[in-house]
Parts: sequence; structure tokens; C-alpha cells
Amino acid sequence: MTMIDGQMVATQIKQQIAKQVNELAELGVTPGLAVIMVGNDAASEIYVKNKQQVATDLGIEANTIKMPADTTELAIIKKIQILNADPAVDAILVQSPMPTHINEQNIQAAIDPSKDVDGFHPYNLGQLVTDANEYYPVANTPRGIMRLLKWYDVKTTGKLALVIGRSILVGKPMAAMLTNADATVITANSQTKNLDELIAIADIVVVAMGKANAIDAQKMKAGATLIDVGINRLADGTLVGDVANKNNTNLAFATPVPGGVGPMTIATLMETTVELAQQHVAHGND
Ligand SMILES: Nc1nc(=O)c2c([nH]1)NC[C@@H]1CN(c3ccc(C(=O)N[C@@H](CCC(=O)O)C(=O)O)cc3)C=[N+]21
Repeated sequence: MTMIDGQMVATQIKQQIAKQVNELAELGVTPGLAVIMVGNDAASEIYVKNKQQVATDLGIEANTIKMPADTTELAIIKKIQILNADPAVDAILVQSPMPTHINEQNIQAAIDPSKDVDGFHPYNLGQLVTDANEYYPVANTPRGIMRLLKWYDVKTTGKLALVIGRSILVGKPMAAMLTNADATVITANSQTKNLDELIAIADIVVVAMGKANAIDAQKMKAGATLIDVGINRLADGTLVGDVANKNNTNLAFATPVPGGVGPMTIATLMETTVELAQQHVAHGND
């Protein structure tokens, strides 16, 4: 079994991004990323900290806007409208999850689709489902996973892919990307019957449940590929994925946690930010 090295692939992608940032600098353009964080969520804190560091290293201007947990939906939408109108901002990300009194769909729909770095806007989700030929941003975690599959030459055409989880952040766009890549896709959720039987036959299993050790890798088929999207911090401080027993399996590939999908999410977020900046230059609204 080969452990996928997400850190290594992310480093390679970041070298490419640095070149593109230099090209934009020659045009007098610095890609700008704005992150809105409402309240305090542990996973989001990690993400924002890592993201800020990587952006700075690459020459991307990143600003994190923190809003208190009791902020109203209208106040967030007003903030988004200011960022939509700001030519220095190419990419807007509103950290998920938000406090329960906020309707996340209203927030995602308020972001200018041309600045929608998460690909959560209904327009961009529509582009993904239609497999549109023109450029559109997509969610960075599944995008990073598709990159890892390509890098390790894991074929998707004609393969049975099982996606466990149906969030807008990971499961739904993941299923759409795998479908667009000619896989046969099953999206499972908490009501799915006989999950173990599906796990036993799938060629690719993507687990995005957000629950430590919820799935046993030993139940997977020999030669299959496992992508573990979970990032769970245990009481003793250790970081684990959603899948237990990855070692000593007959899998072809598996992603570790940490060092698997996480670093790729950050790298592809930067890549999408740069692409949006390039789009804004090309369409004359930089
Ligand atoms: N609008 C929105 N978009 C997101 O993409 C988004 C979000 N909200 N909310 C929170 C989740 C979580 N997330 C992470 C990405 C990378 C690491 C990461 O870098 N993980 C490292 C571990 C870091 C450590 O050592 O603590 C790794 O897996 O190796 C963590 C968490 C993005 N998310």
C-alpha cells in the first residue's frame, strides 16, 4: 500500500502558483483573497492559520475578517457586498460552519460568482453539474482530491466510486467531479443501508463524515484507493481522520491525516485565487 503524500504534491502545486503570481506581478496585479470568519470553530482556526501562512509565502494578499458569533446574516451580506465591489479582492471565502442562526445558502448566494473561491454559489455549482467548458471555480477539497488521484495515476473511468457524505463543501462536488471524470458514483449519507457492502465493492472510497474512526479500512476491497477527508482532533490533541486501520491493508493507495487531503485543500485554494485574479485581468475588471 502506498501512502499518498499530500504535503509533497501540495508543494509542487505551490511552485507552479508562485510562477503565476510572478506573471501577474509583472502586470501590476497582486491576487487578493478575503476570508470571513464568523464565531470560533476549531477546524476553521487551523485552516485560517495555515492559509494565511501559505498565501504570504506565495505573494498572495490575504486578509481575514473576523466577525463575532452573534453577527446577523444581513451584516455578513453587507460585508460581502463591500468585498464584491472591491477591485483588490479577487476571491472571497466565508468559513463554514457558521453559527446556526445564519442561513449559509443566503451567504453563499451573496458572493459574486466571479469571486466565489469555494465554488459554492448556485451558479458555479450549476456549471460543475453541467460540466461546462468555460472556466468556473470549484470546491477546493474535492479539487485537491482529483489532483491527488491524477498524480498517483489512480484511474477513474469505469471505476466504482463511493463518496460517503453529501455536503456542499465536499460530498456533492466530489460526486459531480468523479461523475465528470467518467466514474460510476454512489453518494452515501447517514441513512444509507448496507454501507459495509458498498465499501467492500468500491474501487475508490472518499470518506467525508467528520467523525473519528467511523470507517474501518480493512473492510475495503484489495487494490482499492482510500481518500480520508476527515480532520478530527481527539481529546489528547492528536489529529485523526474518519478512517481507522489504514496500515496493513491490501489497498493500492490511502491518504494519511494529517498530510493528505488537508495540505491539498490549501494549495488548490491558492490556485483558485490566482485563477480568479487571472480571469479578472482577462475580463478587464482587475
Ligand atoms: N468555506 C470553507 N471552505 C473550506 O475549505 C473550509 C471551511 N470553510 N471550513 C473549515 C474546513 C476545514 N478545512 C481545512 C483545510 C485544511 C486543513 C489542513 O491544513 N490540515 C492539515 C493539518 C493541520 C494541523 O496540523 O493541524 C493536514 O491535514 O495535514 C485543515 C482544515 C477547510 N475548510
